[in-house]
Parts: sequence; structure tokens; C-alpha cells
Amino acid sequence: MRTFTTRAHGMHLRASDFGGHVLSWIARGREQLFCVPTERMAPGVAIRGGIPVIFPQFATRGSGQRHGFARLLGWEPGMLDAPGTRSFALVDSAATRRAWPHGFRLGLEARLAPDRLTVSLEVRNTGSDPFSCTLALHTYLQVEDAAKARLEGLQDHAYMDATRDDAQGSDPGPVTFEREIDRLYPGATQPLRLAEESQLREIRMTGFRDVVAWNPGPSKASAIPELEPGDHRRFVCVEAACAATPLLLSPGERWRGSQEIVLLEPPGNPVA
Ligand SMILES: O=P(O)(O)OC[C@H]1O[C@@H](O)[C@H](O)[C@@H](O)[C@@H]1O
Repeated sequence: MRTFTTRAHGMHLRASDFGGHVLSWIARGREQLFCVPTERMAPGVAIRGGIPVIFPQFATRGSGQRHGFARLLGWEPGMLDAPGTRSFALVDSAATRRAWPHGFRLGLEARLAPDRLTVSLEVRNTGSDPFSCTLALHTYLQVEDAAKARLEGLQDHAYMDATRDDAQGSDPGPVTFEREIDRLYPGATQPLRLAEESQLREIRMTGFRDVVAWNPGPSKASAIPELEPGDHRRFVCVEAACAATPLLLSPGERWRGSQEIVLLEPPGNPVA
């Protein structure tokens, strides 16, 4: 695994060619993404934290590998990235075709702009047959205390609850992360806000159709070997996804989506 860094607008970004994975984004003097330290990463094992790229299968929605293979492969780093940008590409190989018999090119670009990180994912069908896939940017946002974080913008939006066999539900209040949560919100394309006492972030998506809100809670977290006790309270996952309905791409067709995380001023903390 090789890591690549870039700085712009007083911010710092670090990414890895393993998984085409954004590992760290430091802005306003604090780490915005949760990620386990390098010593808790094992070769060939998905990195726990940062922004894993999920492709060509979201979770267990298909007969392939859980969350796909893109997060487990070495990507090609971009050679001509401008300052503040890091990009990676992954194309099909004999190994990917054994798992999923299609020609594809994935492109990932992470770009810093004042007070924001924009991560774009592009999928191209380079084969001669149509294919369908599900995918996501599985963003781990670092929080001071997941039990106190509030995700706003999904009020009354129907969701499928993966902790209850995808039972349908909806909630009149903000999404909270006090216990295990694993919800897929189909068609949730509106901007969301992640509110904490000391920080307010807006999460905007283009191209992606669904949002997933996930935190393993204490019991499931204890079964994740890379996490230390209490780590589950240090992140909430707000994932930009196309998961409820697969994307269908014809030969030569391209899909592009982005997730943008914008740092806003929390209420009561106006810019001087
Ligand atoms: O442990 P993994 O494979 O990284 O998956 C983490 C979680 O990822 C989320 O996207 C899924 O909705 C959860 O069901 C899953 O547990």
C-alpha cells in the first residue's frame, strides 16, 4: 500500500492506492474522517475507516463478495493530479473477471476546495455487454461522540432497516447513532446536515441515489477486530450509494456521482 498526500486551502488529504481509498482529511485543524491507524491495517484486508469504495456490490445485495472487491485491490494513482487533488483508477483484470465477468473502469477523485472535500466516483462499462452494479462511498465521518451526533434531512423519509431484514420504517426526527443503526434511504438525494456541539457539516450528493446511515453499535463493533473498545462512538457512516436499485450500464456508458462534505459554522459560533 502506498499513501499519497496533498495540501490546499489550509487542509491536508491523505489517500492510499489500496482501495483507491481516502484515509484522512484534516480541515480547520481537526481530522474529519475516522480511520484506524496504520498498525491496525492488515495486508489484503479492507481498511476500516476513511472512505472505502464499494463496488460492484453493496453489502450482500447480490451473489458476489460482500461490499465488492474494489476496496481490496491496488488502484493506479493519477500521475497528473493538481495540488489539492488525488485520483486513482481501477480497471478490470483476470482476477476481477473471475469474480465478476465484466469490463469496467473506475475513477476516483478527491478534491479539496475551501472548507470542503469533494469525492467523485466514475464507473465506465468498457466491455461489450451491459452490466448492473451497486456501489457506494462508505464515508466514515469522525465525530466527538456518535451518541450525540444528529443527522438532519432524512425526517419522514422511508428507509429499509438492515438490522430487521430490511423492514420499512420512517422517523419524524433526525437520525441518531446512540445504538446500532443500519438504514438504507432510497431516493435520498437532498443535502444532509451532521450536527454536533462543536461542528456542523453538510453532506451533498450528485449522481448517487440513496443514503446509508450506519454505526455498528457496541456489540457488533466488538466483533470488528480492527476497532478498539469505544471506537464505534468516534464515527458515523453517511454513505452515498446506489444500492436500492442497481445501476445498469450499456457498453461504453458512464455513470458519475459525487459526495461533497462542507464545513459550516455551527449555530452559536458565527464567523467573527
Ligand atoms: O464490515 P463491512 O463489510 O465494512 O461493512 C460495514 C457495514 O457497511 C454498511 O454499508 C452496511 O449497511 C452494513 O450492513 C455493514 O455492516
